[in-house]
Amino acid sequence: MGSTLGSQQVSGQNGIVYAATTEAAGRAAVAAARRLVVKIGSSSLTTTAGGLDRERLQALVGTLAGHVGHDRELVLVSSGAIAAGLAPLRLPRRPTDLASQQAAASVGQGLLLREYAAEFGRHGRTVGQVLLTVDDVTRRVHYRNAYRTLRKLLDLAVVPIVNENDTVATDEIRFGDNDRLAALVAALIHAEALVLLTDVDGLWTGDPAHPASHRIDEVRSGDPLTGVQLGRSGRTGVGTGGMVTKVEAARIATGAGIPVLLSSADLAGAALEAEPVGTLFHPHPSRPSARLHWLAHATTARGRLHLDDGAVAAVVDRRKSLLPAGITGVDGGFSAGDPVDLVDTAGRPVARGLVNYDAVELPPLLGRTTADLATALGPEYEREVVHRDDLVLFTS
Ligand SMILES: Nc1ncnc2c1ncn2[C@@H]1O[C@H](COP(=O)(O)OP(=O)(O)O)[C@@H](O)[C@H]1O
Ligand SMILES: N[C@@H](CCC(=O)OP(=O)(O)O)C(=O)O
Repeated sequence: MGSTLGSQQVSGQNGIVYAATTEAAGRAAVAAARRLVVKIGSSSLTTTAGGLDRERLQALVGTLAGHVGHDRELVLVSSGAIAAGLAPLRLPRRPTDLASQQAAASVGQGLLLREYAAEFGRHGRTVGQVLLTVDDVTRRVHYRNAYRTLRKLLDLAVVPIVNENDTVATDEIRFGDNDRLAALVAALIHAEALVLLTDVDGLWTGDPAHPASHRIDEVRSGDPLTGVQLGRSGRTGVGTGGMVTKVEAARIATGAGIPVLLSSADLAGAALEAEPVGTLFHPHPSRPSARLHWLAHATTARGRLHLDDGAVAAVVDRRKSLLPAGITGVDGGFSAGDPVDLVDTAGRPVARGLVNYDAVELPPLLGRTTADLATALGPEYEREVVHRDDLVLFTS
């Protein structure tokens, strides 16, 4: 392949070719993306007095509407439902209990959508509301469903406005912030870029209010960000997660080969014109398959398999399938096909995989060779507990 946008081509582990870009080329790739996910945080949609900031929402939609058209698809992941519900419910600040947050989101989400529908409508665009739960992007059947819905909306030239379905999410199963959700949606729809918009222009070396801090222009994949202080939410008090969840989202998206630009909502236009604003996160040069990316980042383990040292070496060093002989214990109530974590003798997760047995089937099989099991129980017991193709390693 020839070089594009000043990029240098490199070959990934799976033989897939990726572009290792310069910063300028990476920014140009974001600006040229034909399928784009933009995420806007609550902090950028709220007035200092609380409540929805219509002017900022209008400015954002004006910018985005100018960047969506026949050659570009846009999915907007928008937070702000809880913040928008505060004023109508006369709540002075974001509540901390789940039930009140859900009530605020229930009131605010409708108001938020009404604004988006009106504003995008003024620019001749139709919007569709898509409320997702963790399960919708983590369980494979739901995941296909979510993909189909988003794909159909994009085919119909609709701008999907995505948010977490806060009213049904529980504390245990909840994203809370929308950063990770945006990254998973970007991977789900095979976006060519993810733009995270917040109330500060990019990732800084520390609290942006501190005079010694400065903006980081670009982050290469695998960069440990040593010395960077990732703080929690900003001054508005309505955001969730702060920089921690944004950097995590950037890692998820770049791990799927998607470049990420983190900037402020006020600079959305500049960011989409490849101007040197915000922080560019370069995509990982050797991304796993979409399926393994999903397994690593979008699943919640439904149980744990405890491995002896030999099994850890076989799975991690020699990339072998996991057999019953190397398993010493089982936790959880999973079913065949569920994601489970493979843990070493110290209990540290070393890999995640899709298990081929129900949890209740495994105890009598542990420590036994597949040949022994096939003779004693029948040929169907010769199968691996986790096949190597269904395994993704956690790098330490
Ligand atoms: N290293 C850092 N670089 C930039 N911003 C940071 C950093 N550490 C903490 N922050 C804070 O993170 C805030 C953005 O996160 P958050 O409030 O959750 O926004 P959003 O509502 O857009 O998701 C910023 O206002 C900033 O004060
Ligand atoms: N789903 C929630 C998102 C909560 C939130 O604060 O997210 P964010 O501002 O992206 O950190 C809402 O719409 O209020």
